[in-house]
Amino acid sequence: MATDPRRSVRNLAETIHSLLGVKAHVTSTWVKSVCDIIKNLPSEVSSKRSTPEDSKRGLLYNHGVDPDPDISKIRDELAALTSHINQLNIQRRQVLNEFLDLKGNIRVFCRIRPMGTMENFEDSRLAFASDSNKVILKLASNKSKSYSFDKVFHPGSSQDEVFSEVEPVIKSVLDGYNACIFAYGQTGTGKTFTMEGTSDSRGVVPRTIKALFEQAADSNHAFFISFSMVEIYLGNLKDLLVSQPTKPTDPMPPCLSIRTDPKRGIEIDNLVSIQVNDFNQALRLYRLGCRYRSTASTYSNITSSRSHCMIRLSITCFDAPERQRETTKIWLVDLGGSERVLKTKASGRRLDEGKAINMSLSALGDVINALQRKKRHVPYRNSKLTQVLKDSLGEDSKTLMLVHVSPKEEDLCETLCSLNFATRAKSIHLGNEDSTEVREEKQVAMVNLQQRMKKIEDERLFAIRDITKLNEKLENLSRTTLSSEELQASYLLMEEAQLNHKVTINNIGAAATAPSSGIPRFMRPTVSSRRKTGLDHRTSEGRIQFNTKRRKPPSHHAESVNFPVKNNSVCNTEHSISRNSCFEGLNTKSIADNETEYSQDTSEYDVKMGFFQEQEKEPGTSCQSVHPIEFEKHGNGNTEKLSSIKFSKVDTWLRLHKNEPRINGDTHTSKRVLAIPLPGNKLASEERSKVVILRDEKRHGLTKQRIPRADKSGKLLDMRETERPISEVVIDKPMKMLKDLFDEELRSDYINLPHNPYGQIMIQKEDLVDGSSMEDNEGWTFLNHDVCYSRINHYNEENGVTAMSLMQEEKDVTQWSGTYVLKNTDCCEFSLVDADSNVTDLSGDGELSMSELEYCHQEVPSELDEEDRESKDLNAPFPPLRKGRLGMLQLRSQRALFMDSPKQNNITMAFVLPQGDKQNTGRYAILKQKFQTICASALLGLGFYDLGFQHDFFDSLML
Ligand SMILES: Nc1ncnc2c1ncn2[C@@H]1O[C@H](COP(=O)(O)OP(=O)(O)OP(=O)(O)O)[C@@H](O)[C@H]1O
Repeated sequence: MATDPRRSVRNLAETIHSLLGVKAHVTSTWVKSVCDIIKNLPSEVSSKRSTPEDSKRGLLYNHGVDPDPDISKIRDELAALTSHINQLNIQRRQVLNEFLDLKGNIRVFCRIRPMGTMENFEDSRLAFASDSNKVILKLASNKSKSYSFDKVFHPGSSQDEVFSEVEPVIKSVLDGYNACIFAYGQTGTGKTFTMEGTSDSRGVVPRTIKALFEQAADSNHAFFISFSMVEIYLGNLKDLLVSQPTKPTDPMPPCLSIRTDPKRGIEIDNLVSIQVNDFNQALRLYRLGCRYRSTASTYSNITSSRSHCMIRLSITCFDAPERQRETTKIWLVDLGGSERVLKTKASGRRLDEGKAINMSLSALGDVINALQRKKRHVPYRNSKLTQVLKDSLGEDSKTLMLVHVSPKEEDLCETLCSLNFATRAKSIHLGNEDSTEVREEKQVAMVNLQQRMKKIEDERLFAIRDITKLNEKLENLSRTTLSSEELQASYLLMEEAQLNHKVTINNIGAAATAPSSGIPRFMRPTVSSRRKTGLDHRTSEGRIQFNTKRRKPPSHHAESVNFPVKNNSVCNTEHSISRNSCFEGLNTKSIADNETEYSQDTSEYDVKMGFFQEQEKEPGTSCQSVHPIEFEKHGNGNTEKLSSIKFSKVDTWLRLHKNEPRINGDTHTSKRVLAIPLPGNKLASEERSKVVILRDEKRHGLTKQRIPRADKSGKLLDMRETERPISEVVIDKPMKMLKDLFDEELRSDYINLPHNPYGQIMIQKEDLVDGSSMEDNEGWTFLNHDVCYSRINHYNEENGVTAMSLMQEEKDVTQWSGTYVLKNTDCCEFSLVDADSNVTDLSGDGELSMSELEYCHQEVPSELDEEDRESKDLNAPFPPLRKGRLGMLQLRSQRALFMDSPKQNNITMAFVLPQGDKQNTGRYAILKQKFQTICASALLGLGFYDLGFQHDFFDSLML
């Protein structure tokens, strides 16, 4: 702060202006700086005022007393006007809410779809809008039915017109009400068009987000907006901001469950909710979510939504005690289209989807019906849709239903159903049970409220005009009487008067009692900033005291949950549906009808990283400069920077997936295919033969870990004490593992270096016979990852070590077997036991140090990449292997073989151990396809079919 009083005052306006510019980022600093300025101001001014020059000019300033009575009077008037405007703002809000309440908690609009270019216009005589409130439905040549709604949009209505009706609800959300806007109607009638729109004409969702930001910016409160997107597909909640599995190895996203939070109302556990600082950020998330929506081509619509898509915007404001709630939300819902199965000719999955949509729409109808009849029990719990919308459909919220109808005659039945449904919903607020008198009274009351609103608006305009005039007057007076420094001070007062015209009466009251009430209103710290800076721990009436520790800076606030699952009670029938049950239905379906577009082939990692990078790259899109998107968990309110959260959350995510029930999916490029639930312990009783013992060694920590060893008969020889639990290692480098997992499909068979083993499966095999192995020219042996095993015995050790024995039949009916213990480790050591030998430790004592691994790495010929291998003559004999050296290979198809392992993600590596020249004459002689055929046959022979694998699993192996 300036120490020289003259300079301080001279620069005051400039300083404050610049401070205002950065207010959003450095609120506490801003408050402190402004307080300092103000603290110094009176003494500076008074010291200046007491100068002899001032006395000569007759300017007798005595602690805030204006030298000119006119100026003093004007200032008083300005203060009174400012206060008046604040009161008018409050009144306007109250009247608007009363009006909306009278209009109804649910307002219903009807939109008639225009005829498509390919459609026969002869059919378009069915529904038409007679005026802005009525739809006439032609039932027969001389019979018609009329329905009235709050507004009817004819086929030529623009997206602008539709949105103009939606906009008032946004104001209510900022005022502290929950809201829900949903598009309802028959399939193919334009719900998605209305909600999503096109690039040329944006729909309700992008417009609402934009308006929300604009109105929040106009307000003098700080709002924090977070974005979430879910869909209800086949009765299950899916987070659309989390990618869906596209590979068998991808972790399945958890089923989301719904709970009731006493403070926040209905909450979805573990829903990704991302704070957005501007419209562009939210739009990018919205687009991302749209990519993951379940859509499919149907008889009625080539891009039919097969789910209910729900966007949630949560708005939090800490410094507006007059708001009903600290956090409000608005749901924007594109409901799945109601459809008649006979007409849509749906079968298979399409049929299931249609049924699920119809069922939840029916549940929605029941809820609306119960609300209409004011029943004591409203059956919210009958569907996920109504559970989620529970606190946005009731009395204390604003709901808009946009019912969509087709203009076609052939859709008469569906149109009638839709219009009847909408009329039923509309009657909640119009109150069919009300007598005509009551309705008339309501109409009168609404007209009165509209008049009052107009009056308030007029008064506000007058007051603002008066303030402008007074300011001009003050300016003129000041010019004649005040020095330039004083002029600046008076300008500031004017600004204050203008700025304050939106301040609420509650704030005024609070400010009057505040210690800094002598300072201009806009310079005072907000409730939120006081809390953050620890200046204020008081609570407003009836409000919960804020814990400054719990609070994070406003610009970093996000109100919801990050993606990891807190508890895995996915089988809770009341609140959630288990993953098994989620996909049970799917598993029984033929793959032929599996055409639903679930997601693009983008991993969660890719999506999140891509998005954040995009965020960082894009300049100037955020009104609050660069704010990394952050996540917060509900409840504890912990806020962490994205950089740290991102990793820790993915860590948790992986860990949780390891613990979840095993569901595996198969993938066909961009389409998700059937998920295959696997029985848990079916393989656990498999015969244990020889065991390769793995040792775990943390890559960086180099903590040596003792591992179990086994004898020939497969009995564990040694269960030496481990230095740390094996499970610790499993999650040691999750991000890397995840990344490699996603990258895995992109890579094919190449040597993986020991220092980079995450997410790769490497197997040590004792005997590699022709056709099942390949060697590099350094004598390393690599197992072709797509090689097939005629038999796999797979079982798990209690301590998390996964053991597996592999057997393969060859041309000469030679059978070999080897047993491996696979462990989820960053870096493994192992020894091998085979049928004919004792335990063979790689480094003599069964342990392998990191240095050895590094050494091995150096020995691995780097030029042996995929291309090299492809260019090799596959039939050429490989040079002999060097004994005792390590090689690695990456498994891809084999991963599928381990799908029944509860630690399938744990199977990360093993090493290929060359076993002498005799056995090291292997070559890559058998074609891939042959191996795959053998593999599939072998699996069939093993009875994997009985374990829950279906045809599609085997089909995928054959691909
Ligand atoms: N008002 C409109 N103006 C122009 N085209 C429209 C309009 N309404 C719908 N359409 C077009 O009609 C087709 C079907 O619309 P849309 O996919 O939005 O239907 P829907 O009700 O969402 O269907 P579903 O329930 O099957 O998802 C789209 O091609 C869309 O562009």
